[in-house]
Amino acid sequence: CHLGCRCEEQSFGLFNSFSLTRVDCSGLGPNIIPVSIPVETSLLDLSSNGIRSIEGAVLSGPGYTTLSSLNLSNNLISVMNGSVFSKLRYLETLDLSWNAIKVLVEGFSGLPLAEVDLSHNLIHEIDLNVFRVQDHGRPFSVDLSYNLLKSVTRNALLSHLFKEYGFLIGYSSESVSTRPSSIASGSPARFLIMAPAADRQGYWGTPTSTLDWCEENYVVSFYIAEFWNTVSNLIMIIPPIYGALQTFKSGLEVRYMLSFLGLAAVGVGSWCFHMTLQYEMQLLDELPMIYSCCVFVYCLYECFRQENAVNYLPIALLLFFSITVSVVYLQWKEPVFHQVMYAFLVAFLVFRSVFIVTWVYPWLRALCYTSLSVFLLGFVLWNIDNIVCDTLRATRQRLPPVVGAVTQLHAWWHILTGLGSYLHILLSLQIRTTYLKYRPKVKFVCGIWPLLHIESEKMS
Ligand SMILES: CCCCCCCC/C=C\CCCCCCCC(=O)N[C@@H](CO)[C@H](O)/C=C/CCCCCCCCCCCCC
Ligand SMILES: [Ca+2]
Ligand SMILES: [Zn+2]
Repeated sequence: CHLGCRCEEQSFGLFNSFSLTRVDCSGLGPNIIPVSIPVETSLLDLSSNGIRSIEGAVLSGPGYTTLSSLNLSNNLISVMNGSVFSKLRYLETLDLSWNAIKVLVEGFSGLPLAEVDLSHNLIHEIDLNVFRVQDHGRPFSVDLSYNLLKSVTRNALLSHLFKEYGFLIGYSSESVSTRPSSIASGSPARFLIMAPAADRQGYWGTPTSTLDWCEENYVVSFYIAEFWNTVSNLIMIIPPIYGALQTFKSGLEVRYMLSFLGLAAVGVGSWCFHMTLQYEMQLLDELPMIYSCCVFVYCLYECFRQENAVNYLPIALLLFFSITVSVVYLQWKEPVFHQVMYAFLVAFLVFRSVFIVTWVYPWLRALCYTSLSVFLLGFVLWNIDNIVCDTLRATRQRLPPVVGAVTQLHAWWHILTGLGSYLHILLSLQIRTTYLKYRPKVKFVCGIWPLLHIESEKMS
């Protein structure tokens, strides 16, 4: 028996005339291969070894010709070439689950396989020839659950397999006991087990929104479609309400109270949208983003004017902009249109605030650049969430639920843009109150949360 492995011989038949060996070489590290195994080995366990690849004639030698079961699960294999199994002429069960397989090159042609477990890998595409195994008259089952097969690929794959090879399709959530009964009825059946879609059905029904973010729907709660994307809105709701009350109490201009309330309204709309994924709620999230940003633009544009003066031209222009964007967006339900319009407003705020802290109040630079960097970091995460959603979803499958929640990057976007926007209102308020000769000061509640404190005495 190979050093470190555990070999167990079992005898069968009259006078124990027939023996088969089980070889357990799991948990020994990647240098375990190539491993020599006794002749007449029936089962070889190479799981949990950190093996990165299997190449060439590693799986050959006297013991391999009789092997009927090979376990390669829990390794780090990324590319799998089916031809490495070509010497295993009696291989019936092959476990390749929990690896990092992205591509399957060549199939297992000619092998008498009955069961191949390819679940929990990173397969996004599959060559149909993989399934051309030896027709031995017994059922053949392939488990492809928890991979990255896109629904388009998945559907094409299913219909093709069904037509060409008569595969029966099962889902990994179905109980294993349902398999034999489906098989029993006809001629040799082939089985393909696919992952259930990551999204589930829930209380608010099928999503009607034009956007459905990366977070898996109805996984945490039956009543909340995207749980983490929903609760993360609290940061956009509670602190701004407090800010609005404080602005009111300090007798500051109404536009700053409207800024805080606008941010809170976005938070409430966004809560409703992510909870339901319904189109009407999406509008409740996205349109207030435009309106509240217009209020921010007005505040920053008008920050060097007389107290309580109202300038109707910018108000009219911003109203015209808001109404046009709303009307166009209601007709042309293109999310990119909304995003570009919103980005225009944010760009104005960025340039104007950088201009003010560069040329007028340089001591406010720290607050300005903190707000800007927090907001932009949120934007970076928002993009990553959209671009590598498949990988994030696959990663979450491998992590415990609460740790997985940290990878909900759209929720981080809420937290960071919520904080960035809040800091922006504080900056805007501080610019304004400094200009009006109040004595503004940013204070930290419990040493963490920033608030603007206005002293009652005005400077002379
Ligand atoms: C100096 C710092 C500027 C800070 C500007 C703050 C402006 C804040 C205005 C309103 C608050 C909104 C807070 C964001 C809420 C997000 C809610 C949400 O997730 N909504 C989505 C639906 O769930 C919605 O579909 C998402 C839209 C995302 C649009 C992304 C566009 C980002 C554009 C950023 C461009 C930066 C440009 C910088 C140029 C120098
Ligand atoms: Ca989703
Ligand atoms: Zn959102």
